[in-house]
Amino acid sequence: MTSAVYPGSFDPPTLGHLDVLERAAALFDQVTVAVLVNPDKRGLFSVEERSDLLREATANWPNVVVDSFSGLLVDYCSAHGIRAVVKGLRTVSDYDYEQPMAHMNRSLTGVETVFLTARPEFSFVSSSLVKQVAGLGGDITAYVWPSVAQALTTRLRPPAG
Ligand SMILES: Cc1cn(CCC(=O)O)c2ccccc12
Repeated sequence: MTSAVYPGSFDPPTLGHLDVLERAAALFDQVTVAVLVNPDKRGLFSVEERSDLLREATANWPNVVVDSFSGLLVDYCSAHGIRAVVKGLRTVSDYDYEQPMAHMNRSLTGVETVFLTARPEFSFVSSSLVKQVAGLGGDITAYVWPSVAQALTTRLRPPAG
């Protein structure tokens, strides 16, 4: 069985992430979406909230599991028998950021990184931009699924009073 891990902050997850995940799930026997636990960076949503949002969106994909991890990604891979990391690429700058980590991971334990290019319609979508637009009342329903949009509205624009 060939397993892969799709790691990220997913704060929040977007339709761009989901597109990469769906395509990865068609390539591997199992894909684990691994939400990064970063104690140094408090996100808008907790790791549990991000994980729940991802679980809801992937409930009907039998070979996708959601987990969280902290520390070295290659250690998570070794502990779970995973030999491939999946990363989505939107732009050249994504590649510039991901390339050194891909080389380091292969150098450390032989884990390979598989890059999937984002669909053009998501090439400009980032979690931070989605949060920024949502916080200013913009319509982000083209970039996230409904429960993420609802969570953003509730968290960023609570009803007055
Ligand atoms: C939202 C988003 C972020 N990135 C970069 C890194 C990450 O996956 O968080 C993407 C790559 C492909 C498709 C969408 C995305």
